[in-house]
Amino acid sequence: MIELRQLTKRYGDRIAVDGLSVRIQTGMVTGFLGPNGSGKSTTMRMILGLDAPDHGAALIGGVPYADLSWPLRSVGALLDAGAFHPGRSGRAHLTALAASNDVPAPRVEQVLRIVGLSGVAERRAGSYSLGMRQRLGVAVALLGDPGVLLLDEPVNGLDPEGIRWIRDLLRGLAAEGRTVFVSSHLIAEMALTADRLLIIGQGRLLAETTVAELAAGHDNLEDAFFRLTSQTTDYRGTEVS
Ligand SMILES: Nc1ncnc2c1ncn2[C@@H]1O[C@H](COP(=O)(O)OP(=O)(O)OP(=O)(O)O)[C@@H](O)[C@H]1O
Repeated sequence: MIELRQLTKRYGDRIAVDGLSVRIQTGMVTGFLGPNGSGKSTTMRMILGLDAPDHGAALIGGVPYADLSWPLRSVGALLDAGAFHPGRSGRAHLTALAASNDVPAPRVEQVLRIVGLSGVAERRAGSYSLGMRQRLGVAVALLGDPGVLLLDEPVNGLDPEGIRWIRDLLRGLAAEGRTVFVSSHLIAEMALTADRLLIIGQGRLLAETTVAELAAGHDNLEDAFFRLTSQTTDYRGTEVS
């Protein structure tokens, strides 16, 4: 389980995450939704100890990320799919990470199979398509067989087959009893993937809900989402007549 306690982050006079308190439960996919700039990535970075909160805490299984003995074996994360050495093969990248995190070597072949990259594992990762890079990023997240998975916009840039693959994978991982926390600004995609939704705007929690609860009383899910977040969007175009 992930617990956020009054999590707060400022950049200068701008508040990116504003007193976020919530529990992200095991055994389900929790969708983290909000408009651009609403604080999703900053929240995920704080959970992973990559940014320090100004106030409050983010705990994984009761402890901050920095206190985990083998982080990769507790939490798997996909933040930036391009974060690997372009000259190394996919297999070499995973093998190096496995060795430095005390993960048994055979796990590399397992995760390559799970993400469907076994056939291209010897190719330079720099030559991978966006979808293949995303799959390699997921392989890294799964390498330590962690109980908690964090994915920031994992379907960005993927084709429909890739999107369906990620969706089925996340649902399967949650069904195995893991905590799956996935951010998106696409309500329609989250409606197909997430059991629960956390919706934020300007760093604040706007709703902790389910797809059915959110949609109730509205013509469609998109309208419900826009109504909830409309006061918190920073940039909005004007209509063209
Ligand atoms: N390193 C930084 N320095 C200054 N401001 C930042 C920094 N990182 C984020 N911000 C600001 O904090 C706010 C939240 O940004 P964040 O990237 O967390 O939002 P997001 O919901 O992930 O957005 P998106 O959907 O566009 O990725 C924004 O106003 C952003 O400009």
